[in-house]
Amino acid sequence: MSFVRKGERYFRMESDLTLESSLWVENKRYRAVLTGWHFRWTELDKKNRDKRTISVPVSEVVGVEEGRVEILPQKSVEDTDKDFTVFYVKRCSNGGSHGLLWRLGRTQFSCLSRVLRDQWTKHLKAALKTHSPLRPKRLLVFINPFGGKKKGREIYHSLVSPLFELAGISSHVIVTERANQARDHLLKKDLTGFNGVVCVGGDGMFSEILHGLIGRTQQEAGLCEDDPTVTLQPCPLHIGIIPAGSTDCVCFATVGVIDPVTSALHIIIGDSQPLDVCSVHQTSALVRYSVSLLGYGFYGDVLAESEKHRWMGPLRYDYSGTVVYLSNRSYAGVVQYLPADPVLSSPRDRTRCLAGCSVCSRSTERLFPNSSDSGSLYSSYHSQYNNDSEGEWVSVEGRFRCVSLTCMSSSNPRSPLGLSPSAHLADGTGDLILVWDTHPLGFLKFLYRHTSSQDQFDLPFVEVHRVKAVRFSLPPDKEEDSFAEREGQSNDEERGYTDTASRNGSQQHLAEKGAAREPTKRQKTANSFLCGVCCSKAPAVSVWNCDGEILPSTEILSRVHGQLVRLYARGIEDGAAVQDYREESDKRERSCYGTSLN
Ligand SMILES: Nc1ncnc2c1ncn2[C@@H]1O[C@H](COP(=O)(O)OP(=O)(O)OP(=O)(O)O)[C@@H](O)[C@H]1O
Repeated sequence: MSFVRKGERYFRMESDLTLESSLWVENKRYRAVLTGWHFRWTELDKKNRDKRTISVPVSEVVGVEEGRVEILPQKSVEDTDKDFTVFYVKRCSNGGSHGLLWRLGRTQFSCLSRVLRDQWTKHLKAALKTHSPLRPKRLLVFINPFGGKKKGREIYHSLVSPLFELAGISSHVIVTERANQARDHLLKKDLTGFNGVVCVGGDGMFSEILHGLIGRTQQEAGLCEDDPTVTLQPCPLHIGIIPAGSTDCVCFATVGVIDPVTSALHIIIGDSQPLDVCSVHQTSALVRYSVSLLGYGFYGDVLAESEKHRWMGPLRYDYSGTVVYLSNRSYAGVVQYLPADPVLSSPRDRTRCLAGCSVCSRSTERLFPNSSDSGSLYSSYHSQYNNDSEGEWVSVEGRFRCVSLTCMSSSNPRSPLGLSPSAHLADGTGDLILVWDTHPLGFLKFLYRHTSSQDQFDLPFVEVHRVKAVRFSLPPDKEEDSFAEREGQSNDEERGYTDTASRNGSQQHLAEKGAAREPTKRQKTANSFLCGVCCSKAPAVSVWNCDGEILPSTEILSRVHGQLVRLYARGIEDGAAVQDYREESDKRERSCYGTSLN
């Protein structure tokens, strides 16, 4: 079908939402084309030759409004009947680092007639519905007002909420009044009608949401989270992270930048990034879930030490890292692991898990064999472990500087490639990193390599294995020492190490008591671990750092659950790859449609 009107031509194809016409932007004439997947406008010179093209995937259009509309710094609408405004995702480089910043692009178009304007807005809105099925309509938002620099509320109301409004997303906002309020809400309250849950805060707040949503999903499915052999049900609600904490590692590792506007735009366009989650068990009870770092030895000690210096803010991690390094500790342990299939990928294959990762996509097919699209993913969920043959456990014993398990690269601004640069976000595996006892300079080299692009696994005392599960226990002779140490702790009323929720209440606690409080017994216990270079008796055991929480147990079993949750994200975008992809798809479309446009 094709129409000719006042010297301009626009047409619709039967099978697709296609529209083409001349449009004007600031008195310059453009040829605009909507092909269904892409909206593209090309500036024309006086001789009708192409000058410059801007191309936006329909899935990245944020909103289409009639009239000439501004959003920032304040919303204003000039209601003219031949104009419309398109808002879309615009990328900016992030000063040479890997991820790309997303900003709100805005172009005001003028048409020759109102009829044509209405055609454009109708077609663009219809294309949005067709090509972005996972866009949220209603979100449950939790803001931690004490996270990071205590700017969560301001960040949400000034940067995020206007964008949600523009995109037609309604949100129910809860500013938390206590630690674990968000988790409890998700476990108990009616969540009908919500497409996703947004957390405005740091990694601790994300962890609350993670625990709430996983717990709720298992409750509803009648599954027991305590049993490590149970295949857990993936969560039907997406999680969005608006970074506003002092540590925002999960956001960095899944988006590539720590930027509230970029994250808000990923939420709006309904990006969907599956994420593996490790469950951590002690004997027959679930202790916690982890998505980034489960670390014993150095990383556990740094966390224990840093808890004593919360008043220092983020500087406490540098300080504690130095103190712990100087204390020069190693710990005895027995590590058992269940290797993942080496044919699928390896932690040293030098690949990077970026947006559109083929290893993760293939894993989706493996984990959810009957699903043809992500929308129906959860309804056709199959037991991943029952389908896989478990394989043979491998056991190693010795003294370790650290034992770490991570089911993502755990990249962060300090270590842009992360703890395990080739780990994948959603392949159903984790990377087990064993750093055997070594001399202090060797260990320093290992740590330093995390801040550069040098291979931290290319050292004789380091091993890395891609695994499905890990067990850690103490050698029989150390169990007694550990028992004695823990006996000492168990008499403490403030058993910091034995209360997994302890950190959750820490900010309130700090606010109430002030920074100059007396050291707690928990801190004294930590002191006994880490009394620096002058320490006379080294402790027999360290503690586990589980995504920034100290675990109550030393002997644990951890299992990776493939793609247990989904984030509103798409993985780290590689700037060069995005440009190649854009040029390639533009070329393809031009060869399909270009001939009909003259
Ligand atoms: N209203 C509240 N009062 C006290 N604590 C809260 C409140 N809301 C959430 N929390 C808890 O605060 C902890 C830290 O929050 P968050 O991760 O947002 O900030 P953060 O500054 O990055 O924290 P940290 O530096 O401890 O990692 C979370 O574990 C969360 O459970």
